[in-house]
Amino acid sequence: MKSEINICWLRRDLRLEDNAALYEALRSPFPVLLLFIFDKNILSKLTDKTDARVTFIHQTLNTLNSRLQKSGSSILTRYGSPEEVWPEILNSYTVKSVYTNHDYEPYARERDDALAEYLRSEQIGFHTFKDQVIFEKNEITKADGKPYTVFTPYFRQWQQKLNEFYVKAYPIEKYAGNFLPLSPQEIPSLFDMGFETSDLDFPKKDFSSKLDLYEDKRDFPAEDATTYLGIHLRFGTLSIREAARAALAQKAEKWLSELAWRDFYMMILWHFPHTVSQSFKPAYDLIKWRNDESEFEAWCQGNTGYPIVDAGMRQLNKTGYMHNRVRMIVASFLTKHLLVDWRWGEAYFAEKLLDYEMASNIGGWQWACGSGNDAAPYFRIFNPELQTKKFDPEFKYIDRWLPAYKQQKHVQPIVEHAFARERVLKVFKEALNE
Ligand SMILES: Cc1cc2nc3c(=O)[nH]c(=O)nc-3n(C[C@H](O)[C@H](O)[C@H](O)COP(=O)(O)OP(=O)(O)OC[C@H]3O[C@@H](n4cnc5c(N)ncnc54)[C@H](O)[C@@H]3O)c2cc1C
Repeated sequence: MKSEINICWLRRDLRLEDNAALYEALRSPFPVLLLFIFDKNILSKLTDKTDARVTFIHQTLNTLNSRLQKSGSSILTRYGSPEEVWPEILNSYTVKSVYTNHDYEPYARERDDALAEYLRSEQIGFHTFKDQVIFEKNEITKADGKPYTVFTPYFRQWQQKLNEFYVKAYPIEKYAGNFLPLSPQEIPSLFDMGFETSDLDFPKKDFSSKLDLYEDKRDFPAEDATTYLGIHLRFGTLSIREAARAALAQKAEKWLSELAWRDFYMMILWHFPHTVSQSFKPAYDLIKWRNDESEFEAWCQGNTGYPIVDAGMRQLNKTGYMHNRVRMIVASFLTKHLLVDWRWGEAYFAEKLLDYEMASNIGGWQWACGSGNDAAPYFRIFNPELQTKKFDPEFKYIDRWLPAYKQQKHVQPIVEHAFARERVLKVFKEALNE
């Protein structure tokens, strides 16, 4: 008879420390098999075959596998759609229960609902846990139980509720003896899955030295003053509780509030999944976007003639990262100066950002164009020149990413600021009936 086991299914929690589902699985009476599925439903949509995020996941799994092999276990990795892979797994093992962490994106919710039903029909337990946020879904609500849609009062409650309990690490080490003994398992190669290794550099996980000066310097893109943790929080190579513990220990309140923005947007996506494709404020879907393809292309390539915008887009294209202040400027420029639908920009960021996170990306884009939660009012239009004077006064960031500007070899602006400002005000006013 095959021995009875539990499975812990890793998705965006790729770590062996402080992981809620893994802890609960290991504490159970059955040995635990770790599973990761390279999901064809997701991978088939990626058009860039050198997508760095796939390389990042692949490298991380190899590291986890080597660590597990040292203690006689291994990670089982499959390439396929979950609907194909799960029946195959259940054929090969006698599974008592499946453990996994909550995922709040619409596709993930559907996938997990379908799996729950399938496992139920096979009389197999399915246990899910909060892991990727400090507070999820309905933990921070208004007095009437409805979700907050504005950040400031949400954050007030988030901060009040936060205590040691919510940031405590799950002590997995205590139960590490309960991994299923398993011969070394191979991880499918990137090539087998139709991908190639990316040559992008991935940010390191060291961040504590950044927290002291974060509040003062975070808005200046030439300073190396933010933590670059996005990718690690996205794929769970760092626990959000570890990040929050560091923020509390160092009294880095501003940085902590950025982690709360992340929770906020995940909560919004959970309650308002239609915001993936529709504006949070419905009137914004009446805007008559110009959607000029050649101007969009100029924006993508960093050829708008606005140096701060073009430097940002070049940083993104080259490194998979863009500074937050510049994300706000380029998003405002695309939606307001060029009147291109926020969904176009959102999709471009989704393709390029190493730290792409559906909830925060949609939240950020809708904020910038005015259609979202707690958004800047539509008549507040970032002036790229004034933003540069304030946040890159010595043109250090621009020189780094757009050297052609200093050499006076950069293109001329594709639209004049004052003209674009009047135009967007008129178009938005008409749509919003104001
Ligand atoms: C148009 C637009 C699109 C964005 N798209 C994404 C995205 O796809 N993925 C993403 O993680 N962030 C996104 N952001 C938010 C923010 O720009 C990035 O989180 C931040 O720049 C990442 O750099 P960092 O890791 O050095 O951040 P730090 O400033 O060091 O912050 C630490 C962490 O806090 C979280 N965080 C910080 N700011 C925000 C914020 N405003 N909203 C939500 N979470 C935040 C992130 O997880 C970040 O890694 C977007 C912002 C805008 C304006």
